[in-house]
Parts: sequence; structure tokens; C-alpha cells
Amino acid sequence: MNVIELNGLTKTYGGARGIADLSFTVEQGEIFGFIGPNGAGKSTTIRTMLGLIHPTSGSAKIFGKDCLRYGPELRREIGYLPSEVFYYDNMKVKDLLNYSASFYNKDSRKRMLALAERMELDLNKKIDDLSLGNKKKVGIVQGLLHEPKLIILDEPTSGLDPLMQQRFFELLEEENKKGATILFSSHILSEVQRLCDRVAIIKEGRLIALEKISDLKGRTYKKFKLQMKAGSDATPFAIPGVTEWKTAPNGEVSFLYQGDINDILRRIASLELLNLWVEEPDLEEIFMHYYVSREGAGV
Ligand SMILES: Nc1ncnc2c1ncn2[C@@H]1O[C@H](COP(=O)(O)OP(=O)(O)OP(=O)(O)O)[C@@H](O)[C@H]1O
Repeated sequence: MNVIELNGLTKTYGGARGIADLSFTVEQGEIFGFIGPNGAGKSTTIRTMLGLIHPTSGSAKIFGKDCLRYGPELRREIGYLPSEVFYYDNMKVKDLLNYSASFYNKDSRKRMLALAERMELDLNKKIDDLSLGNKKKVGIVQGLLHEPKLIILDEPTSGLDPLMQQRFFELLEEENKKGATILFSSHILSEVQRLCDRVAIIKEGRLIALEKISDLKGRTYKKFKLQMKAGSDATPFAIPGVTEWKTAPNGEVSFLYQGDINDILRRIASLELLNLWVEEPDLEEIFMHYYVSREGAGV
């Protein structure tokens, strides 16, 4: 079953680009990464999905229901962590969380205590006195309090230290095992690599790729680094499939390659080399390729 379904979703802000013609689905039980550089349109997409802003055209459905028409009903089933959290600073953490819990027909007290303990959040502190990372934890507990079926996280880890990030990821994995579907928006690519099954890549408001993480990592790209003898000719590498071409003053050359591995090895064999390395690129390097250009060789 599709938990999220976007069809040609478009939002312009007074003529300026927000998002354009976005279509993708997220299935029940997935941890889905939503990746893009700053200003790509991630928050706009999420706010439209939550029924908080009106799309200019196209539609967004959650659990098969239109996000605008059924907004309030759907939001009860969603845990949302916005990229920036704002609170009434004078409140105590527990008062805020109890207030949030009162919107749902569940007794969330036990869950609140368990989540707060897990995330080392002091419920008796005033929100005013909390650091940025601790405020983020309030948002996390608030978002997960009602055991939502869909968890939408917009840049969730900013401000969390590495230990807390780890705890948070474990928590998300547990929620996912219990059946929650998760949409995780980020520009930090290693997070997506660690947690997600599939990823949508968005750039300048448009979807530019939709991939399984395993496909992205496994078969598509290899990273070559080679040290050529001085004065060697690099033209054998001016072929489609070679991107991210970089040269260093010591004659070292590196590039990403996508294509028939025999083809590139024959070209390498035609050169006089001092050294050669073949590595798995990390996702960062692969995504950079998407961000910068989708065409041709970089030689
Ligand atoms: N309220 C608004 N009014 C006008 N333009 C907006 C508004 N909100 C977003 N935009 C524009 O829409 C585009 C997408 O912005 P959005 O905040 O959705 O991107 P993002 O991927 O979430 O970026 P970031 O990672 O920086 O938060 C940007 O060009 C932004 O300037």
C-alpha cells in the first residue's frame, strides 16, 4: 500500500519556483530518504503533504486521502518534526508535551517518560533554558509521542551530538520495525545511506532521481584514482560515463565511472601508470554528480 502518493505536485510562491511537477510514492513500512541541497524544495514538499500550504497544482495523498481535504484527520496519524522548532519558552518541557498529548485520544504518559529517558531529556526544565540540541529532542519526543503510523522528519539531526543521533536512529529503526513508515529529509547524505531503503533526489524543485540505496551503492559507480607518468595523455578517458574528473599537480587523476568495467580497464591498460586505486565511492560523491551535472564526461 502507498502511504504517500504525490502526483505532479507543484507549488509556486508568487511566480517563483517552490517545487515543480513532483511525483513519487512511499510504500508502507519504508524508510524513505528525501535528499537535496538547500533551497531544493524539501520543506515545501513536506508542508504541502501535511496540508499546511496549498499546492498550485497536482495533488498529494497520504493513506490514500487528499492531504488538503483530510488535513486535520491525517495529521493525527502523522508525527512531524519540522526543520526549525519554535516553542512558548516559558513552558516546562513536560507541560508542553502533556499539552501535545491532549490532542490525541491516547494516554501517552508512559511513552513520554520512556522517550524522554531514551533521549536524556529533562522534563522538568523550562524550554527557555534548553540548548538547541535539547530543544530538538523536545521536537523528537513530541513527534513520536502518539505512536504515529507515518513519521515525517525535516532535517531532524541538526543540533544533536553524535551519541544522540545514534540513539535517535535506533529509535527510528524500532518504530519502523513496529510498522511506522518514515520520510526522512536531509542534505546530510551519510544519514540517508545509514537509514533509508530508497531515496528521492530533488534539485531546483524537480525530482532528478529515485533510487534504491543498495542500487546506488552497489553496482552503478566505481571511483578510479590513478597516477600517470608525467606527460601522459588523458584523452582515453574522454568517454560517456566518466564524471567528477579531477587532476592533482603530482599527476594523480581521479574520476567516477559508470558503465562497462571492461571498457574502462582496456583504456587504463593502454597507459603507463605509476599507481592505481579502484574504490567504492561514498554516496556523497555519487550525489554530487547528480547535483552538479547529469551529462557526459568531465575530462
Ligand atoms: N514562504 C515562501 N515564500 C517565497 N519563497 C519561498 C517560501 N518558502 C520557500 N520558498 C522558496 O522555495 C524554494 C524551496 O524552498 P524550501 O525551503 O522548500 O527548500 P529546502 O529544500 O527545504 O531547503 P533547506 O534545506 O534550505 O531548508 C526556495 O527557492 C525558497 O526560496
